[in-house]
Amino acid sequence: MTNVVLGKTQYGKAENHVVRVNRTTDRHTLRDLVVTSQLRGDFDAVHTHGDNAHCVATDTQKNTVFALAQKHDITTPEDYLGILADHFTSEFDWVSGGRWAADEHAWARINDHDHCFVQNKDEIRTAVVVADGDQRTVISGFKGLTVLKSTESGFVGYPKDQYTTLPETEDRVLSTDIATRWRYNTDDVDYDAAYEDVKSIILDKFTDHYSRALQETLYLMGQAVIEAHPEIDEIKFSCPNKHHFVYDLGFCGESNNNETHYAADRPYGLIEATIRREDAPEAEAAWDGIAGFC
Ligand SMILES: O=c1[nH]c(=O)c2[nH]c(=O)[nH]c2[nH]1
Repeated sequence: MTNVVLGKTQYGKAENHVVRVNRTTDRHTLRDLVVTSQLRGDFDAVHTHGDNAHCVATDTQKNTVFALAQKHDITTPEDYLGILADHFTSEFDWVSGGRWAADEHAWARINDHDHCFVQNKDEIRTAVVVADGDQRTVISGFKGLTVLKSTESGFVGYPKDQYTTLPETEDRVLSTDIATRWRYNTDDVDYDAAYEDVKSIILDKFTDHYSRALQETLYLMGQAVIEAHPEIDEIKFSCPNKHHFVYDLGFCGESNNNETHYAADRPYGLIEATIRREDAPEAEAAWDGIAGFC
């Protein structure tokens, strides 16, 4: 038989959909999270000998996700994931760490109602807590925040070769679905407040300059976030360039001054960038398993 060795492993229950209503007063609040729990540690024998003595069942992990939501409430996704991390690493000696992740769907009050809500489809908030021994890394973010500017964007000066057909333009539509994740350098954070502020900095920055490339705009957004938030060391973006092609209406004699566009859904440019505070330590391991970012 060929000799093999077991490499990295992690396992758990993916996408537990938890909706925690806080009914402390008649004015209810709620947090709606899809939570994935994955454990790391000494699980070799489970894989190599079918010995499940250390194998905390994924079903138990699922139950724990709901039980700790009930017991501690969900104040913020990040704090709640931290509670899960602390629980699993302290309850089982052989669990040395893990990865707890959540996608949060926001709900807004209908007409300021006390207990009726409408789901906000703007963006999905994301959170990840990675535990490695006593060390905790918190990475927050969002995805699916679609933005567009109808002018103040262009793309010129790129190399031309025998395959280049793209005309230069100094006035185009720029649109993207922003997906971003940022890494904190501390866990002493008001996560909800930081989230709202980072989102508003990113949106403000999108508006405040002439964009010479989506790459430049991502860099400026990242720089602005890191400048305003000393507790954030690193931010990543993964953003499609949602092309809007000015439709050639010459066939029917209509002029088209950047007014009518064909919004192509594919292919799309895919622009990814990492912006890090100078001199901040890299933390590549914390990003392991976060798909879709460079
Ligand atoms: O902002 C852009 N960046 C690019 O890299 C690129 N490439 C392209 O064809 N259009 C654009 N736009």
